[in-house]
Amino acid sequence: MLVTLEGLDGSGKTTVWEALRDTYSDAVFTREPTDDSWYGEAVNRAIGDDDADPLATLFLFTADHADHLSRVVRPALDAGELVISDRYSDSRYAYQGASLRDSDLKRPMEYIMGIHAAFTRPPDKTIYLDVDPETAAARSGSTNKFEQAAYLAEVRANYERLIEAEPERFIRIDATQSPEEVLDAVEAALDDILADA
Ligand SMILES: Nc1ncnc2c1ncn2[C@@H]1O[C@H](COP(=O)(O)OP(=O)(O)O)[C@@H](O)[C@H]1O
Ligand SMILES: Cc1cn([C@H]2C[C@H](O)[C@@H](COP(=O)(O)OP(=O)(O)O)O2)c(=O)[nH]c1=O
Repeated sequence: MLVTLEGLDGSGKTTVWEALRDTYSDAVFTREPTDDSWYGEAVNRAIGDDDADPLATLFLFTADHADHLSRVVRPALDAGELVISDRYSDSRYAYQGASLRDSDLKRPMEYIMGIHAAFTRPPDKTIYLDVDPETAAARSGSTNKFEQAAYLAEVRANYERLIEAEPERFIRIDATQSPEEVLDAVEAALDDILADA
């Protein structure tokens, strides 16, 4: 089973993901962008480059996803493991959907979903850590171009569209709560997911 964690920068995904390692020690913990491949390195260069072309950046993130799928996600799923990924394809739909808003693409989010549809493995469940853009930008320190409140407001609107389209896949958690409350809510959601599996 594939469970993904999604949300704005600063929503607390990484904090939760790290804590889950103790409670779900048998699961495979992974993330996008990857941190153990040259594809991930290329993505991180694009994140740090304010002049990086948004369409080129989409394809770098998508290349990293393809490698992540074939090298980590599919083998683990084939072996019957529970895979928990800190960010996954919805991040592309929401973030690059926003950064390509003013491009020549008519419907950027639909275009990006179309690119993925032919090869990706959709998540079984997605835990969405919901936080307002101002809190997100303040918590993340606004250190890169993706962490500005105005941009994050557009990203959040895209996540809302994704949730509206697939309400049964998403579990929304109020991420403005304390870290302990957020973790308790995520663990309760995961327990329910695994009980239903
Ligand atoms: N529920 C929370 N309340 C307040 N601060 C939080 C909470 N969760 C995480 N943080 C803090 O916010 C910052 C970003 O958290 P992080 O887990 O890295 O978020 P993300 O991976 O979603 O960007 C960190 O400094 C972290 O300690
Ligand atoms: C996976 C992914 C991340 N991103 C962005 C979100 C983050 O601003 C940045 C790095 O992701 P990440 O390291 O997960 O940042 P954080 O822990 O702060 O949430 O890359 C995309 O724009 N598209 C993507 O497909």
